[in-house]
Amino acid sequence: MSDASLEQSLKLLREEAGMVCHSASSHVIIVFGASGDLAKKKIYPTLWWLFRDKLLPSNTHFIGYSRSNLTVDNLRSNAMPYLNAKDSESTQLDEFFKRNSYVQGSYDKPEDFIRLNKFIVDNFSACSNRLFYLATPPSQFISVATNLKAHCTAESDGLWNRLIVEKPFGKDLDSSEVLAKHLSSLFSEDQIYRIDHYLGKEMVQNVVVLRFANRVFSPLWNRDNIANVVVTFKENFGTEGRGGYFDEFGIIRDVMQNHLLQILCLIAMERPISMEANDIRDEKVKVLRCMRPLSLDDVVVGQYVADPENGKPGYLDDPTVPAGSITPTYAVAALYVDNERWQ
Ligand SMILES: NC(=O)C1=CN([C@@H]2O[C@H](COP(=O)(O)OP(=O)(O)OC[C@H]3O[C@@H](n4cnc5c(N)ncnc54)[C@H](OP(=O)(O)O)[C@@H]3O)[C@@H](O)[C@H]2O)C=CC1
Ligand SMILES: O=C1O[C@H](COP(=O)(O)O)[C@@H](O)[C@H](O)[C@H]1O
Repeated sequence: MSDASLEQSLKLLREEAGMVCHSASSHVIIVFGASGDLAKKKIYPTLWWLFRDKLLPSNTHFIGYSRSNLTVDNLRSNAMPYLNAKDSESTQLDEFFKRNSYVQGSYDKPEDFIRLNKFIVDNFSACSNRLFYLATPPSQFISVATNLKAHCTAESDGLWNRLIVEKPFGKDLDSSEVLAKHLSSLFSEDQIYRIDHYLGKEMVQNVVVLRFANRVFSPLWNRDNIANVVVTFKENFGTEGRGGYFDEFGIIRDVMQNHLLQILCLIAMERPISMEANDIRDEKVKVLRCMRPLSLDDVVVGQYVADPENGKPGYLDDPTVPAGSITPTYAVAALYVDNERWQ
């Protein structure tokens, strides 16, 4: 995209967001798990790009929160490799980090959330809209959400609170239902945002366009012309300190049950009645209901080991991974969609 058309697109986005951006209140974005992988690779870079492109309300501030003893400089250097900041943007980048603060605290002690609330009120006024981004392992969601609701939300009329949670939303049906019930007892549905970032990827969004806006592919997209579809997710790096989250979940819950199943659904589903979220969701659910229960004969799991030739450690060599863990870091599964299009 040329600089001119990029600027034109940003202008349109700014106009679309105008109502929010001209609001007189301040806005505070609080990132829980700010010390972690998601924060440094995705959240801080995204906040920086939004700030750089003037897509945030002018009076917006960012607070990182986690248990680690960190400073804003630490957050900056952790995120630096992922920010794609040009030399010419250094002044703006400094400006962005001046709007950042860091609060160290637990995910379960009320006094820490009371302290966080005081920090917000003292530094950015009680009249701040609040966006809470839970970039912690899901095991912390319930206690963080409970403490936020009790001690840290904006309560005046006209102010809003938003809660963003990341996948996996639970470990199984029971824990997912417990989590959903708990969150909805604290926040209304329009305050809760559940993120699957694969759905925001251009390539994934293009699947729908490729299938339904394309007269070449549309009639061919079925069992008569396609023997199978392979969805591959490969990473060329290891856990690298993420054992605290990853080991409890493993690769199936980390990416297959969410990102890859979403892609499978987009590939296999029928044309939705409209491109509205609920209509797309309904078609995805139909695909899932047509899938055969997964049999162990159709699954292979594994765990990566050290590669001494390249000096790369194995999963069990990561100090954040419990000794002797049998958590899978690799999995392959054959899934069957038993409907008229695919059976
Ligand atoms: N990494 C990524 O690219 C992506 C991750 N996600 C999701 O984001 C969430 C966090 O993942 P990620 O950032 O990779 O994980 P991390 O292991 O980096 O965890 C994030 C932070 O949470 C705290 N933490 C880690 N383990 C525990 C634990 N057992 N108990 C309490 N706190 C803990 C640590 O902060 P401290 O000790 O300082 O409090 C850590 O820095 C997960 O739900 C994941 O599915 C989603 C999309 C992409
Ligand atoms: O959700 C997750 O995704 C990342 C990979 O995301 P990508 O956009 O870089 O492909 C993965 O590393 C992480 O384990 C997982 O939680």
